[in-house]
Amino acid sequence: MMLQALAGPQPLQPRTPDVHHRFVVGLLGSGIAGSLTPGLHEAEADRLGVAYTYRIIDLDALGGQPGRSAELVRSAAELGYDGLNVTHPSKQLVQDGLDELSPDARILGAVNTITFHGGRAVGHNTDHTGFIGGFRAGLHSAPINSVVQVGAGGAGAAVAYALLNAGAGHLVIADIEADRAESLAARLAPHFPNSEVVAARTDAIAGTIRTADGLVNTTPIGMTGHPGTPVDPHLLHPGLWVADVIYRPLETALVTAAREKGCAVLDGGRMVVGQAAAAFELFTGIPADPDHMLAAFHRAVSASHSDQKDGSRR
Ligand SMILES: NC(=O)C1=CN([C@@H]2O[C@H](COP(=O)(O)OP(=O)(O)OC[C@H]3O[C@@H](n4cnc5c(N)ncnc54)[C@H](O)[C@@H]3O)[C@@H](O)[C@H]2O)C=CC1
Ligand SMILES: O=C1C[C@@](O)(C(=O)O)C[C@@H](O)[C@@H]1O
Repeated sequence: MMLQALAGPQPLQPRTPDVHHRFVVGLLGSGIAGSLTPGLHEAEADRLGVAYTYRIIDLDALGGQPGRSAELVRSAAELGYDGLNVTHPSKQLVQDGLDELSPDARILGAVNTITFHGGRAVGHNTDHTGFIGGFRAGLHSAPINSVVQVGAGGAGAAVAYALLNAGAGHLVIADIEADRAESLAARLAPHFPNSEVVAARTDAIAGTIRTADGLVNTTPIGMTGHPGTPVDPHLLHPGLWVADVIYRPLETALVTAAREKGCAVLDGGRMVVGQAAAAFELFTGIPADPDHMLAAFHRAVSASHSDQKDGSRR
């Protein structure tokens, strides 16, 4: 399918609210059974008095074929869904099922939100707005003249785009798969001529971290099942802010090490809330309140900790 780009910079283009409509949306991806995003959307809809159902479309339960992603997008449109969120491994693959791409989703090469308004499937990316909104709320006016980012996958593309869009002067991207860092830097650099975007080997960033304003982790290292830190904690210093996009758990080993060093720290909670709030508005046309959603997120995290404790006692 030939994709059209939406004209101009991507505003969040909400639909006209319709109070009588029951919204049906879903999350397409793999390993999403425990995602907190459905609950975040439904809690915000309840608060706003909006009829809203958020379903999981789990590729694992459907035979684990990522290649079906675009077909599932078209099926959701036919079945009357209002929209979809999309996650790993489908953020690139869904693009074959779309009619249009927002300019930012096209540049960063990943779609995490699809709207089906007016018979057209349009791909957006709210991960980057979620990250930068959370960054500004959580780290306030932290400087971004020089930033080191580890990880150049789906989340990495969104974070790098967000930082450059916000005016990062010098962004170093490192990935254990060097070609990923190189292709992300090459993809983004032409769109930000006033910034320097470079790929570096993971074993060659120590010196840059020592003088950088900030460090972002967009690798899975530190999430449940992937223990450890993506960089040596000895490289952290009090003049560095540290952001981790991982939110399962919120307190990663990197976040803990950074706190101990006296760094300003941002965990992955605000990004996941920010992407959800922006997607909710795209789906419904009704603004979501990120502060209420953040409170709902923390309630859900606490509840899941209690469930785990109860489960371990049984
Ligand atoms: N807070 C939020 O809203 C979001 C958080 N995430 C989290 O971000 C993490 C990454 O997710 P995705 O980008 O979708 O995964 P991905 O698989 O697309 O990308 C991960 C990248 O990290 C690289 N990598 C792995 N180990 C590394 C290491 N030791 N050093 C350097 N690079 C390494 C991989 O080669 C890959 O390029 C996950 O933990 C996910 O849960 C993802 C999306 C949104
Ligand atoms: O990648 C992510 C995380 C997510 O999949 C979740 O499960 O919370 C929700 C997606 O919208 C987002 O882009």
